[in-house]
Amino acid sequence: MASNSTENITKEKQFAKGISATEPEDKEEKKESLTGGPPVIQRSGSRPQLDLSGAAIHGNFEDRYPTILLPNQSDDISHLALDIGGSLIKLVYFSRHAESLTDDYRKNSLRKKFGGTNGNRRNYPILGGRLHFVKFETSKLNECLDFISSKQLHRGGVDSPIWRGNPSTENIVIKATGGGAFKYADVFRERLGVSLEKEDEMGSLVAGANFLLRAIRHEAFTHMDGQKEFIQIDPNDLFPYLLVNIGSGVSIIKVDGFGKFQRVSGTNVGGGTYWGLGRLLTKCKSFDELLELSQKGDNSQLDMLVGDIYGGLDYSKIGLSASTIASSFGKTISENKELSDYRPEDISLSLLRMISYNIGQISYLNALRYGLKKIFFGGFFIRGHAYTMDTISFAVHFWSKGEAQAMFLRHEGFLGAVGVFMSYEKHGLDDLRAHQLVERFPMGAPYVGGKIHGPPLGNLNEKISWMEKFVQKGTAITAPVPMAPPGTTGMGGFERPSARGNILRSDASAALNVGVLHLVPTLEVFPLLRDPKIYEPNTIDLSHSELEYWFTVLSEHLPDLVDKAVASEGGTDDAKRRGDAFARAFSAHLARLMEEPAAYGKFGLADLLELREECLREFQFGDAYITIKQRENEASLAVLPDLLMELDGMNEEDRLLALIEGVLAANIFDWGSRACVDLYHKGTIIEIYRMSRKKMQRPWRVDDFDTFNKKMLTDKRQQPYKRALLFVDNSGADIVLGMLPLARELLRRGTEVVLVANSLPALNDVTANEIPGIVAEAAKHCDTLRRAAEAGGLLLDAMAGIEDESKASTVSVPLMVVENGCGSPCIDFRQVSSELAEAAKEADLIILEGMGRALHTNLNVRFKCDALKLAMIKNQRLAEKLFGGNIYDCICRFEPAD
Ligand SMILES: CC(C)(COP(=O)(O)O)[C@@H](O)C(=O)NCCC(=O)O
Ligand SMILES: [Mn+2]
Repeated sequence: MASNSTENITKEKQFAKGISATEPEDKEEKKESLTGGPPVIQRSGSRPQLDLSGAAIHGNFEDRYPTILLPNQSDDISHLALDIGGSLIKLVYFSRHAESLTDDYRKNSLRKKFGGTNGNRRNYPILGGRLHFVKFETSKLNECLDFISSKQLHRGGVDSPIWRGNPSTENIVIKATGGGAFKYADVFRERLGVSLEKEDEMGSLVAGANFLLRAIRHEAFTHMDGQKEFIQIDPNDLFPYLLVNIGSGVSIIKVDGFGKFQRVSGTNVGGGTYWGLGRLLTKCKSFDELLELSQKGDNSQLDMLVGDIYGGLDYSKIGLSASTIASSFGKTISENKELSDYRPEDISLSLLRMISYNIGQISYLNALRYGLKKIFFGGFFIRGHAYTMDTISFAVHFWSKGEAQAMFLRHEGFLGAVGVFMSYEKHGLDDLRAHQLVERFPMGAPYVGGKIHGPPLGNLNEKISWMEKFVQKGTAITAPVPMAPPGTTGMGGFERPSARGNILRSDASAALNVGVLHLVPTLEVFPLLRDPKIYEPNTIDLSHSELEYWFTVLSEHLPDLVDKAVASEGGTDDAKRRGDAFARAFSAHLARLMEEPAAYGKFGLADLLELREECLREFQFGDAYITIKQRENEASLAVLPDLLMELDGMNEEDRLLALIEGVLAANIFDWGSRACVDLYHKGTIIEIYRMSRKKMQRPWRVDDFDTFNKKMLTDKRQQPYKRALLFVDNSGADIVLGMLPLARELLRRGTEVVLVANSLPALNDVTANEIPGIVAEAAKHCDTLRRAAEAGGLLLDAMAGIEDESKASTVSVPLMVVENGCGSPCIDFRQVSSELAEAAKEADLIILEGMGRALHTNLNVRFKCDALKLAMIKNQRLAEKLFGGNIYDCICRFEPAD
């Protein structure tokens, strides 16, 4: 049903009335602004901050989750939540980043075509923003207050219209948990003029864990023998689980659902015990110092091991290896030594192991008692510390005989703060799903684990200056995080020596980064994935040698990329400065990943390639390859008429083969491949295209052309496919001489064609915004394309008024363009745009083109409909690894739906 039908308008009104009648406390008071401007909305504390007045259902009223328009909602939904602990203050805040609401002709036409639901969702105002995680040392409370104040987080953020119009902080309430919420309430009132509303600590921890485990795909990981492995938790099969929070003491909580939990046990031997005894025995000044000492420790100096009892042998009958601790500190009774005879490092490690084992064992016993298999550990004691996690894991694994699993959380330090954040009513974020969240790691994102150094970086200029300072001091940036200013505490401990035997690396380097969570409400899981639950986009695992290879490839490519990026912005001094900062930032990311491959969660090649694009965007490079793209489009469009004529002279079967060959040959134009870029110096675009075509020799490395051809020719009276989604790749010859002619063939055979292209630039990939212009040019030489593009609403009315008779007489199947929701050379089908998801519903053929989309990702992925994967392999190593082949081999893989 169309959204503007009379019936809907009536329903919209009823709906709006319903809301204001049932939720009187939601009403916001409108007051005159103090500056004499328009009325501003006065929020009162933590009360719901959405302005629901005038709310109306938009789109299809029968939808289960219809779009709700809130016309009076300003864009200031910003919440700040705090967890003020004894040593750290954790801060979670939400900043709204509205999508640009510019509507273009292409989008409007799509909306008409697909019934108006997809484009409207972008008006949904609740989501769309970023969730930031920041932490401060509690001893530096002032830095935290300055940060809140500089960003005006307590007033909805610096950009909030509320703050701009209303300097008063009266009645503002910020939610907080942790002891500091009581201890520092007066300081917050004096400094920021706000009151702290206390939230229950345990309830917050559980709410935080529930949210993170359901909304973040790889939040949980196991840690055994120094190896992290991310675990995909099924959000529908999360409960029940055991949450073990190790603070000063230990709470063991059985979680049965949202808001349903019970503290079933605990132990008084926890983080406080380690710190207290450790301080007495080693004279350490801080918890972190004590932990750091343990890195260099050898617990066998104090602990009695199984081997000590059995003369160096294992007690294999009961599964105890010689190195298992039989009695913590047990060795000290038989030795005639004083405390001062033991190294503080060894004492610290023995203590850490004793307490961790004990907690692991008690946790397992509780899991056994309640029949639970999943045990998540959190709390300040863990801090991403490798020995702690390994010891706990060992205990759980050992006592449960491998039945139960100890898991840790990437956002472990933020559980409480996230929980507090979730307690703000009606921000609409509680129901977020993993596909709507994208984690990014910009410079300046906070760091979990280890110490906190340096100020959180605000704008781009601050960021660049900070990096330039490092460079002046000759210090390499090894982590994409603001660390200590040069000359003080160094790079956050990354250069500390590795732990013994290199099995467990230093605490700080092994700890994980936490990025900024981008909430993108319009993203959806691609509906044609055959098995979305087990979908894994990356074809190759970035194991250590693989990571090293890609590290080298991307590092070597960097200078050239910087040149292109700077030139794309006119080569100004500002562009050069940004280019330099980009290079340093991306190198820092690479270095960080080499140091700790799990630093950013489960990270594949697709993520690495996307990180490079994101990093360019972070330093405000809109499209580094824009000039190259335009040049190649023009050159290819110039020869398109000849190609089309040549194709038209062929019979149907030869033509289809020539078209597929053409797609594969034109895929050679890839500015991300070093080998290809070297080729471009050897000839013009058209010369290289011709050379590439000439070299096409069948059978290709994977050659399913005959099966595809058969399917296309099966029944000439019937069109084989109703709608094809063509995932296009590069600009220039690839789209113009490869994919467009193939699209034209499908259109001729009566198949609707949807060209699916990137939402944002990545390398020389064509974007959805660029395609209508290219199609308009191509359509000047081709009637089929012109009529189809008109039918699909791609061309402005009748090619700017050129009337022609054929237009009225023949109705064409449409040619449409949708954006895929990505800004990467690869595609992750767990997160695509809603317009693509909508277009996919009636599609019965998918064509994935290019190395990024069809080889690096999705090579082994099966779809619900027929799929054709086409690519030229432009990397020798990949050709060998995947197909035992060679560079420039071609892949034509056809996978029928059944
Ligand atoms: C980034 C790419 C996947 C893009 O390839 P495309 O999808 O355009 O075919 C590819 O250029 C690539 O893997 N390049 C790096 C490897 C190399 O330089 O050989
Ligand atoms: Mn590409």
